[in-house]
Amino acid sequence: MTTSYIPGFGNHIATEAVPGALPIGRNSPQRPAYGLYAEQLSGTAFTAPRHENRRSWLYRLRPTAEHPPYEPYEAAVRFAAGSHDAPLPPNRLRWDPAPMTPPGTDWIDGMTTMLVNRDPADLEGVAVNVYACNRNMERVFVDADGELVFLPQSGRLTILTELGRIDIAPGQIALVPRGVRFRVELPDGEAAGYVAENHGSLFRLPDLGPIGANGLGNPRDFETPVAWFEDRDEPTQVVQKFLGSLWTMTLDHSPLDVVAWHGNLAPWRYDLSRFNTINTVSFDHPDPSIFTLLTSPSDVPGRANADLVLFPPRWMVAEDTFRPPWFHRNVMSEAMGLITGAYDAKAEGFRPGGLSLHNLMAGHGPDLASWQGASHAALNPHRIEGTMAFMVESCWPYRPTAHALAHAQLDYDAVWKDFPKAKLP
Ligand SMILES: O=C(O)Cc1cc(O)ccc1O
Ligand SMILES: [Fe+2]
Repeated sequence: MTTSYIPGFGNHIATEAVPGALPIGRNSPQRPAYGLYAEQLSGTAFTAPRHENRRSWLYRLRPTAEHPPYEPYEAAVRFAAGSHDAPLPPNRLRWDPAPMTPPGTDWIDGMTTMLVNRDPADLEGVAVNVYACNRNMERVFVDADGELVFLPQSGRLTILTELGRIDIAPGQIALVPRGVRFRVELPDGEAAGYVAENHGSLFRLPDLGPIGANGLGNPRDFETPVAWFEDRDEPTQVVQKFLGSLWTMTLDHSPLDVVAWHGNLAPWRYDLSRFNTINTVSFDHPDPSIFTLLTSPSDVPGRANADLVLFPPRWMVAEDTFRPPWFHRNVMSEAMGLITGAYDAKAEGFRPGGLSLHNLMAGHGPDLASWQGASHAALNPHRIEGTMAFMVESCWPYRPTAHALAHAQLDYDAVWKDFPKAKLP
């Protein structure tokens, strides 16, 4: 089945899967068409400034309110696992790609939470998860703790949400808003990748400042699916993440039953190859904020709760410049993943599907081999090909989960060993 998408970021959209399902001129008529139930889903406070206000109106076969109590969900022990509370060493950490999970693992049970900052109840912070799964979900998931950004690394995903169906492959990403129920299917039979969970203010396109009105992620390249629903009166398990733990209950129908909706809170997908990468054409390596696709601002101006930053294929032309990322210590904390290829600051050890953490003030930058190579490379125009790394940069230091701490590479520090000492005249 192919899906139609509507282009644009944060636009007000009106879409109906059955003609006449969407009320005209009002949100909540006394009797919506066909006996549908009107329901508002808000992504911001009712009173948020108009340009930030996000909500949608859903017209569904049954009201979401009709459900039995939730009970603890005991499986998926690595998903939503709380962070490690003991004092956290200030070490740099890196992880190999997670191994494929046992047969019969769906996306929920295949999720592993690696890094978390802030309590989801603070409505701040971000978590970085990895997933490895090999079975279509037969149940649905809903995250009350934040919006989810899917970054597939291998295997396509079909994300069937209350508001429409999204198909993505590695190289594309998708966002499902907080509170939107969905099911993940695996057209290739198995899949692995990353999911960033944003507890804070909604991801938006960054201001472009002197770049001007165009560039980086352009709004029309974000695609929102049209209304789609299933009319299925069969027991359907719902798993919910709420305040950092998992809960479940079973409905007697599929909750993916939204026949029509309108509003500006909706899932979308984006093809990373559409990113209009901007960089120096003179000298020096710009701060990586130049590569920001999406930002979730914090309450401090200019300091992101979370930035989603891309490192796409691009030309390197800087003159008399050390071209890869420089050595640095950062007040922001940096989680990085690799979708494909190699990353220009790490010669080896950072593999597609792997993850790294350079927390608040951790000294990091090029490893020895990358530093040696780039310090002596001929500075011809050079195209970095076939790569896609990303960073989830946050003003809140990350705490790895106990699982993540137990599975980090053993000697990551060694990549910065044996740099020759500078020689003074
Ligand atoms: O540490 C990293 O590799 C991420 C990063 C990339 C870059 O180009 C500049 C700074 C930075 O933190
Ligand atoms: Fe960095």
